[in-house]
Amino acid sequence: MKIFPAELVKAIDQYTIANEPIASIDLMERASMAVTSKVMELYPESNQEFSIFAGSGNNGGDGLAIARMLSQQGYRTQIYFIQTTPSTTSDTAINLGRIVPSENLTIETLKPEAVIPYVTPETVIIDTLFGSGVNRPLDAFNKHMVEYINDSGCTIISVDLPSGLMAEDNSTNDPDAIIRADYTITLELPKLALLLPENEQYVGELSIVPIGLHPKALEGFPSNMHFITNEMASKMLYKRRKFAHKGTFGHCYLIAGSQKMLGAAILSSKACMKTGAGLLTTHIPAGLQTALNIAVPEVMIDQDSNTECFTQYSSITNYDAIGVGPGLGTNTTTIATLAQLLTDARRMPMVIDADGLNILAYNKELLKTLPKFAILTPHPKEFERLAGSWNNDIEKIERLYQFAKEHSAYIVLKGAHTIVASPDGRLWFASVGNPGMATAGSGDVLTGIILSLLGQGYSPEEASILGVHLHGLAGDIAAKEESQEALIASSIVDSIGRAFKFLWEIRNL
Ligand SMILES: NC(=O)C1=CN([C@@H]2O[C@H](COP(=O)(O)OP(=O)(O)OC[C@H]3O[C@@H](n4cnc5c(N)ncnc54)[C@H](OP(=O)(O)O)[C@@H]3O)[C@@H](O)[C@H]2O)[C@@H](O)CC1
Ligand SMILES: Nc1ncnc2c1ncn2[C@@H]1O[C@H](COP(=O)(O)OP(=O)(O)O)[C@@H](O)[C@H]1O
Ligand SMILES: [K+]
Repeated sequence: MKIFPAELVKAIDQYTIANEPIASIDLMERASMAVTSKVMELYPESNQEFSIFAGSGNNGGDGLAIARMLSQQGYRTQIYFIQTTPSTTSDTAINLGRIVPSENLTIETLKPEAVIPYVTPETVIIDTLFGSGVNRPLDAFNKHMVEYINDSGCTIISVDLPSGLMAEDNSTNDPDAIIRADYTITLELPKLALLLPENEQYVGELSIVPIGLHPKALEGFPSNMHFITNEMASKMLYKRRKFAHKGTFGHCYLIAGSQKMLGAAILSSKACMKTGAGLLTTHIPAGLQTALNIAVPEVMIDQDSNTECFTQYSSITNYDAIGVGPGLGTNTTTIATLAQLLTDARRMPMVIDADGLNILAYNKELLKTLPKFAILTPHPKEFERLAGSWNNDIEKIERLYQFAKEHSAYIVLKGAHTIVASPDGRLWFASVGNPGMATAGSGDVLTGIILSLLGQGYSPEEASILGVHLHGLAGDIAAKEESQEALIASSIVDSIGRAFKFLWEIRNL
């Protein structure tokens, strides 16, 4: 699924109207029906009351149609139609004409000088003041309206976008002139701004509802930004051949753990095996082998001569992929050994995480020796150490593009909606995962998953995208079973199998 700028969303909308073909008013009706279904899923009890704030653009047209549909389903619905812009769009005017006031449905038009009516906190507000047509901070009256809605104490559902939020760059926006929604129900396509951490306060819980935009337009219109879907990830899966043997699925080499952080090596190793690697050798400091072997009996062990940290390694020629970093420490001998490894492994698939990244950040000359298409998996703080700070999320994305290009590397910037950046300027945003995964060791699990995929012959691009998706899916399955609170990194490992099964079911549909 691609992420398009607002102008292209409009063009796709027009293409659908011309080529399905469908009248634009009918497309609006279909979109409104999809949103209404989602709202009814959130509020199945028909004694819930709704107040719909509708602007005079097409987002407001959606709002009027949604109001009509909710009232027909038995919900008491009050419309406040805001007339600030001189012209009401034609589809919005048609929907205005379709409003027949009844016991369940009332409408009041508000002009700029109007006093905004009181809405009781039990009412759910549906925000359709503005959608993707906003290209500047809202004017004074609309800002006043937004502040009133934000202060109402009501649950707020925004349609398409929280009103006032621009679809991409909000660095010059007025933060007080944007709706702070509890839920955002967006139409068919995720918009960039909805996926950025700095907009969390406005977007709330995001859902995407299909409205039947034309598949040819969705496929044909260009974009370098993508949203990773189950379908996309499931298509990437390699089928295991009948006559395969363990050598077929790669021999991975994981360099992880130190005296104080053996757990990182255990979690990465387990995740690597559970993701399907044929063989895994894990390099750990001397003296820790029993603990590792008890935790993961499937793993082979390569011991360092040092009991504290990573100071040497055996020949790497037998391995298909290398993972380095989780729990490694940043001892000076470790730095020198990693520098040597990078030079030795120039042509090998590699994933670098955690202290591996910190070592690169504090010894930037090492970045020049990264193996081509190495995968780096920083969390935002680690990425900041590597690439410098940013003032807003749009700048952060710019930094990501540049860094991936400059170092011919895949960067997996972790967080909610983890972003994978490729060296040729494409980005993929994660669609799965949950805050329960913000727990110690969860990144180590991702490293193990990506290493395993690299070892099995997945390209760095596939390993990054599929790895992020499997990790997020496993986290969601674990959270559903045990709650987000009780989810620990081991729960993610335990759910990798079910994540695979889920993707195979989709693939075989
Ligand atoms: N894409 C799809 O597939 C489908 C999309 N649909 C829906 O259409 C929505 C987009 O509709 P839209 O283009 O009419 O834009 P919307 O945001 O409602 O209003 C724009 C109006 O606001 C005005 N305005 C702008 N900024 C302002 C400001 N700062 N302060 C004050 N005014 C400002 C602007 O004025 P102008 O900039 O022209 O001066 C214009 O008059 C989309 O989000 C979705 O809900 C569905 O119905 C069907 C399928
Ligand atoms: N709020 C969140 N929503 C979704 N995923 C999250 C969230 N917070 C963290 N994660 C995921 O959990 C992992 C955390 O990795 P990291 O910060 O390296 O943890 P650690 O160093 O403890 O292993 C990443 O894959 C990240 O995407
Ligand atoms: K809106």
